[in-house]
Amino acid sequence: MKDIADKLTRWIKEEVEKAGAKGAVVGLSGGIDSACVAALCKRAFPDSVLGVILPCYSNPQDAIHGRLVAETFSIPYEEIVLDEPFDWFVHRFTGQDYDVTSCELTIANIKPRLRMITLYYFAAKHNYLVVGTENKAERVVGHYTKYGDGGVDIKPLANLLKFQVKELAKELGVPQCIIDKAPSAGLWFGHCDEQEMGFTYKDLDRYIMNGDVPEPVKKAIQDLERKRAHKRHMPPIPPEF
Ligand SMILES: Nc1ncnc2c1ncn2[C@@H]1O[C@H](COP(=O)(O)OP(=O)(O)OC[C@H]2O[C@@H]([n+]3cccc(C(=O)O)c3)[C@H](O)[C@@H]2O)[C@@H](O)[C@H]1O
Ligand SMILES: Nc1ncnc2c1ncn2[C@@H]1O[C@H](COP(=O)(O)OP(=O)(O)OP(=O)(O)O)[C@@H](O)[C@H]1O
Repeated sequence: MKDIADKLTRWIKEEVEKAGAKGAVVGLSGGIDSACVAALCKRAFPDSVLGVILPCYSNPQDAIHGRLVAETFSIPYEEIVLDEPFDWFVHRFTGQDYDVTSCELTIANIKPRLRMITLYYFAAKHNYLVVGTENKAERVVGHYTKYGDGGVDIKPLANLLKFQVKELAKELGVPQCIIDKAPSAGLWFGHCDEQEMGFTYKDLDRYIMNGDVPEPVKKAIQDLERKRAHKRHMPPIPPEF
């Protein structure tokens, strides 16, 4: 994994410089993916990385872990609570207050989209790129919000399976409590990726590597892969008529 960490560090540096930018902005969710990306960005740009912690009706533990990542890797960070703008949208769209027990995606997906707006503000302010955290497992089944956490400039983890992200996290020195957490997009209270998807990351990794998973799991993965294929492409445009 040391080799991969070095290669990804160089790749980030090259991509950012190619874009004429000076550094990186990373949303710090307190999860393993953003912890790895933050650590890699710090290696690539020791003096020009910004972490941004953006709670939006989030579990307070997430911000604690986000700060832990920033402190572990000596990354300066901003913290902006998004509850208020989120409330505005929910009230305007539904005429009601936010129901914190709701897992309705039409509403929950507003959260990552508000984060995207915030990250792009800081990117433009500092001439940095927004560095995304999507890994290969999430990419295959589109487990991210289109133009939310999927709305980023570069995605250094996009070719790593979930188990490889774990190995990378160990190599980079990500705190163990973050490595051990259950993967969660944190879109609602108690949100658990594996529960929502209906299969485990272990099976998803195995499916991508060699297809060797039980038939019902394969079907569930392939259904999502098909349904969310649009997220892996640019928006279709018509030919010049
Ligand atoms: N065929 C098609 N061609 C072009 N566009 C198509 C389309 N079908 C839907 N769409 C568009 O896509 C939209 C649906 O996609 P989207 O808005 O993303 O929504 P959707 O995929 O329904 O939900 C987002 C998923 O990502 C998960 N997530 C979110 C954030 C972070 C993480 C994480 O773990 O890191 C995971 C979340 O738990 C949920 O399962 C539709 O409303 C429509 O606008
Ligand atoms: N509260 C938050 N503050 C800042 N950024 C966030 C927050 N929640 C999510 N994000 C951004 O959106 C990305 C996707 O969210 P998600 O929670 O799935 O990833 P993660 O927590 O890094 O890893 P995992 O999938 O292992 O939980 C994060 O990596 C991060 O960049």
